[in-house]
Amino acid sequence: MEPRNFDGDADRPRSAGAKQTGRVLVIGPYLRVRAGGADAQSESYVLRDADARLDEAAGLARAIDLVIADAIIAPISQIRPATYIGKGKVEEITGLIKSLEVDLVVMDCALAPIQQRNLEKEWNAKVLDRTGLILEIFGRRAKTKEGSLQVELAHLNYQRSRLVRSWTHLERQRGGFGFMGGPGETQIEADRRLIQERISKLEGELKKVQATRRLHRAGRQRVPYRVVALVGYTNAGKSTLFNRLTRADVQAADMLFATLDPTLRALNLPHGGKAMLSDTVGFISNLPTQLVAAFRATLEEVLEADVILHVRDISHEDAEAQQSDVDAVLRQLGINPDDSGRIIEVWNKIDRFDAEQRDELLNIAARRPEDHPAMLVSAVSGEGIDALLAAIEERLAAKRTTLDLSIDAADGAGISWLHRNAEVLAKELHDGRFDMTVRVDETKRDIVVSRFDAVPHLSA
Ligand SMILES: Nc1nc2c(ncn2[C@@H]2O[C@H](COP(=O)(O)OP(=O)(O)OP(=O)(O)O)[C@@H](O)[C@H]2O)c(=O)[nH]1
Repeated sequence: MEPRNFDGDADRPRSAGAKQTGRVLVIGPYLRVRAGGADAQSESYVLRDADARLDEAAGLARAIDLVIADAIIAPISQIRPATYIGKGKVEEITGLIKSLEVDLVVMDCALAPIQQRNLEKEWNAKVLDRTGLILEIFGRRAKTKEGSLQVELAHLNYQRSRLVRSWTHLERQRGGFGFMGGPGETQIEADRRLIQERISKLEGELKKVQATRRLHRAGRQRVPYRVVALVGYTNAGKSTLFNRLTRADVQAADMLFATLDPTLRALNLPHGGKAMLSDTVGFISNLPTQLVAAFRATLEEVLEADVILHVRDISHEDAEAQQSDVDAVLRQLGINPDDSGRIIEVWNKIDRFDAEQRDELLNIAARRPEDHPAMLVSAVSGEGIDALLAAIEERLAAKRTTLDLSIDAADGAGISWLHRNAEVLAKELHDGRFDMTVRVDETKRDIVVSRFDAVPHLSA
């Protein structure tokens, strides 16, 4: 066991308003991995050293205002079926739990239900595994009705699978000892039925909420807004960039998962065009597949986005591993992370580098293929934001047509239609007529051509 003094969090005053829900001991029961080995979790985990993994787990615990009494790494060489970690470690931790007076233990791994129960019994404390912790975080961060419903549904599905698995386990054990039935059986069945009823009810409610959402989206599609979506590892700076780009006062907190549900705002492009910018849930490593599935609908804006900004905290020591985690989640959602026509990499937090390091970063960025640029920005200082907006505009323009037309200056209705439905790139008054250059979606091209006799724009 390697105790680590975890930045004195237990004694530090928490930020005003933060609710203290309990003292927690965070345990990283990490398998000793030989080079090239895998610890049965996600591959990228092998890239991370145990300290960084433990820090991340502690960060997740802090995200729901838990007071971290201590965080320790418990290296293991094999997973024990009964308690995940070995007997000696279980006992050592029992002592630690008593001396630290904690009532919750976070195990940064996926525990089988029986392991969770055995540990809770041994330690006389509640035990949360990684999925349980993530579900707690999602639950607290859900802002919309849809988000809350999805979290509750994911939670119930998680519980149901645990009941089913533990039930199978008990049955096998009983069979082995020659017992039939026994106490607990009816309770489990009753629990399962209750959970199933609640799941069906929630699914019904969710369908209704999603239908409303689809209506809203259909409404938005009638205006020529394209969607730009922000994705990125949790804490990469998405909300801060979202605010910077839209100048909206949306909550940005130094917390994981400050945003769960997509938030949409208008994004003003340099030449007067508009797009919708959507902020999404922060991705994290090892996001259980069942959760990705549960949040697919919440991530619909990302699926449909014309341009996806992949925001990266380039100052983070795990920046590379975080990138592969985000790419993996994108793939799970059916998005090709190498689609350079759609994805722009945004290297955020460059204000954290000195001049020399920035030059080095610029060099690395300059060596990237031309169609795969990286935009260097600081969402906090605003540096690089104009260039980023120009890159977004250019990427969106690639999917649009530019047309020239001439319109009577007295045709107020026609001019206002053009302003609503097209991006007006140039407008000059000549002899009572406006000569205009406009950019429109492919879907609007034919209307503009027939209504205004527009012709394809000939660039100089
Ligand atoms: N120095 C520096 N800090 C930044 C920058 N952008 C964001 N931050 C900080 O990084 C932390 C996380 O920022 P958020 O915008 O909440 O991150 P997020 O990606 O939305 O996080 P989730 O909601 O958890 O996914 C906050 O403390 C921000 O102030 C930046 O450009 N420079």
